[in-house]
Amino acid sequence: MSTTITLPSPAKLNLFLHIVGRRADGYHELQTLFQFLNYGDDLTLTLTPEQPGARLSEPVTGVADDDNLVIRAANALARRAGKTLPGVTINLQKRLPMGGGLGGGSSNAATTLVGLNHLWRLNLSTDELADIGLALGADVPVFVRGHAAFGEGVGEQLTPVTPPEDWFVVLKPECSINTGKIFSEEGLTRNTPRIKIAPAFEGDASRYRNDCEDVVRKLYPEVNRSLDWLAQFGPARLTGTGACIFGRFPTESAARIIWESKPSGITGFVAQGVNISPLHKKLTELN
Ligand SMILES: C[C@@](CO)(OP(=O)(O)O)[C@H](O)COP(=O)(O)OP(=O)(O)OC[C@H]1O[C@@H](n2ccc(N)nc2=O)[C@H](O)[C@@H]1O
Ligand SMILES: Nc1ncnc2c1ncn2[C@@H]1O[C@H](COP(=O)(O)OP(=O)(O)O)[C@@H](O)[C@H]1O
Repeated sequence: MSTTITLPSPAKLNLFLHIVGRRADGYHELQTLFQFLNYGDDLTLTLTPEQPGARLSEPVTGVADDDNLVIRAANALARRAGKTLPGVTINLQKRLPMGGGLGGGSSNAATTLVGLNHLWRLNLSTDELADIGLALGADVPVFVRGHAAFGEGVGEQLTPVTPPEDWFVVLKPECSINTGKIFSEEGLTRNTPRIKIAPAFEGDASRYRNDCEDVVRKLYPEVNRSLDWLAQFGPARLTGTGACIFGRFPTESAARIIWESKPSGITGFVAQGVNISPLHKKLTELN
């Protein structure tokens, strides 16, 4: 078996995000629809039998290596394996904006868990990897499992679903949003009625909301303006707690026309929503 592997670490969108309650520990109970994008970061994992431990080949600006979810995931997996393992050097090619609601850090953690399970030949089950991932962040399990899903609880109770694989214009307004701040806002909607999955995805997900959107629009004028601009062309919504927003289009060319006309100075990308994670597609090709 090769001792080096390059794997995708895709973004996710929350096609909708409903807040349906609050747990005793203060965490919010969600109902959300996760879909992956065919766009994201790449991780190259290289085994280094002569040098034990996990390290990054280059640091990520603004994140100490020991706090990086890639290193935390590798260390958590090694602890669970409970045996001496070859070291690993991880090169992270970052494309996703950090703290944008696209789940980049969580996806990086999941790709590390799945990739190292393969390279270290640990044979841990998907359930075990998702369990290790949940301790690192609520969004890690969906990336480990690799199928678009209706998420409940804090997003870890997952039911696979197959929403349409539409195209998206994703924009990153020039602000960064702290998830904890949004969840602690007094004006946040926390009592959206629970929906059932079976009928929910037969129809158009555009009738569902992101319950963080009103609060984020009020606090961040840049997001408010970008949402108003994108909404001229079709349904536009916030992903996670922002700051990224997305507009949905039936074809790539329709999405690209809007992308080309975006206001100057705003960054982002065009990508397709996919129900099987690019990570899992790549692993299937390798096996
Ligand atoms: C909102 C979502 C939706 O996919 O995505 P992002 O916007 O982060 O991508 C996730 O549930 C984000 O989950 P996770 O990544 O674990 O959240 P963290 O940043 O660790 O949460 C920061 C803080 O927000 C609050 N928090 C978070 C999640 C939740 N369901 N209820 C909460 O009340 C908690 O106070 C927590 O300490
Ligand atoms: N490998 C990583 N990539 C991105 N962020 C990371 C990483 N490791 C740790 N973090 C931290 O996690 C936070 C959340 O990042 P990210 O998952 O990209 O955003 P979000 O949860 O909003 O989708 C970042 O602000 C950063 O401090």
